[in-house]
Amino acid sequence: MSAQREMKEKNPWHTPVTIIITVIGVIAIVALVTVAVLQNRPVPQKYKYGIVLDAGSSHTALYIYAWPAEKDNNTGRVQQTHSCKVKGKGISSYASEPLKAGESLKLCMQEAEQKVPRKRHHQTPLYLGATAGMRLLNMENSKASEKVFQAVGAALQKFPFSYQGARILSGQEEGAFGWVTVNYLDDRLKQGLETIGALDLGGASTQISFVSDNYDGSESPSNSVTFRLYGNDYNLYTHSFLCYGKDQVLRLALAHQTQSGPTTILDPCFHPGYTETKNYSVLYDSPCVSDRKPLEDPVTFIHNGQGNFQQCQEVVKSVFNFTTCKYSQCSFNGVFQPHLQGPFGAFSAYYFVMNFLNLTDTSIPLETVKEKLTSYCATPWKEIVKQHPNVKLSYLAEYCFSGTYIITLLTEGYNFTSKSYSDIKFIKKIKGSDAGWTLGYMLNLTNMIPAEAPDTPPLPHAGYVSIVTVMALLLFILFIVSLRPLWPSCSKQPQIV
Ligand SMILES: O=P(O)(O)OP(=O)(O)OP(=O)(O)OC[C@H]1O[C@@H](n2cnc3c(O)ncnc32)[C@H](O)[C@@H]1O
Ligand SMILES: [Ca+2]
Repeated sequence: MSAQREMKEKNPWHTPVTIIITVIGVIAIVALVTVAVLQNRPVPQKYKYGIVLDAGSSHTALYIYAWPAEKDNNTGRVQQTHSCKVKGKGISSYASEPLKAGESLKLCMQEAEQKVPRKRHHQTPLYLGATAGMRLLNMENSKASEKVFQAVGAALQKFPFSYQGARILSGQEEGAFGWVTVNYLDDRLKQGLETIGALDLGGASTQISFVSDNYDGSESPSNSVTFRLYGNDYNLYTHSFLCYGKDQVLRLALAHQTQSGPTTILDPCFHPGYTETKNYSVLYDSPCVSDRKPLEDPVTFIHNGQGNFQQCQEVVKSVFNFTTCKYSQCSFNGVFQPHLQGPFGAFSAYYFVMNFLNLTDTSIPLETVKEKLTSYCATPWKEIVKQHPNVKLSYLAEYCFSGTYIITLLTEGYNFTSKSYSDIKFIKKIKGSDAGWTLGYMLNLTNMIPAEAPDTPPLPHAGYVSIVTVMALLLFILFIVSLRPLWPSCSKQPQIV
């Protein structure tokens, strides 16, 4: 018994100092690990919001974007959280009843009120950008376009958001912001990667934007936009062709076929068996074609389909002018275009149409695409309607024309070849956000893309905490090892008698 007591007394681990040091060490480690865990626990994220209304020629759409509140400057962080399609036509179609243009936006705006948390309403910027439909109305009747904007502005200001104004985007802005959107969403800007060109096909205009290595912007300055984003310089080529959206090109094509004011036309771009009576005054009621109206036309004409892709391509080609080019190279209508450099993302009507026609796969050879269009266009109208009972008839009637226009615009207009056609991707969304000019527009107006690359800490926070914890553990082990001379096995064993 006495020997046991003696052993207990002599065991250095049982001295108060070592016990206190051990306890403090354990507490320190528990504290460190707790801090590390707590620091890295996911905290509920706070978001900021922005709303953009895309007032296109054919319709208006509302987009809500959100991004983490404390990280305005980080790329790839702004995402579309909601979209709403405004019922009815584009705001430019309300020229004779402007108040209705404002009213038309109400439902989507109410939806936005629900989707953006109430607390954030007042600090949420709200923008409206109008494109080719309003550009045309402004050319035709600037007073009417002003009235539409007044009505739209008054309607939007009734909502609790931070209204930042409504205006017409220039074609250059529309093209450039579409390019920013797709490259931002694809994380190409911050990393300084090769960029994607943007092809946007609307109802009234179409845009092409891309970076070409051997293009410095000097040949045609009006087609050049320079950006400095995240420390990288970009020299973007962009052009917007007003009147070359698919609705206006359809007018141009019909105008071409009704030059002599006939009462009936046999249109190769519509299916055999398609027949509709159309009004001359409605067809020519657009600045894109108004100057071509036949002098002595009847009131109506009968629009009959014939369903012939090749002839349709000839009609579509007639809307392009290839005769003059004062630059080293042009696309069409005497517009400069540098050498194409892919890849390209093609969105809006490019996607709607090619998706309907099952032609979004660009590894399908161009020749095969043309064969498919040939057989699609030749399909009788009755059969087409039977095969697609749920598709809007106005869309359905035009897919043959639109598909033909898309292929002709890309190959004859922009000079895509059988080879470079496969550089195009028909896209609707990138990582959940719609491809279009709206996101780029908002990023620009909220200064969310810095010119210079933001400084990043050498280590992420979690890495920092982990390293501190591991180092503390190592120090503690070292400390224990340094007490080795005091360990029981190292001290002299008491003899038990
Ligand atoms: O850019 P602008 O020229 O102002 O026009 P927009 O913004 O209104 O044009 P969209 O991209 O919304 O649509 C382009 C065209 O595609 C048509 N469209 C929209 N959805 C479609 C669908 O599902 N199928 C076929 N066409 C569609 C629409 O009517 C237009 O003619
Ligand atoms: Ca558009």
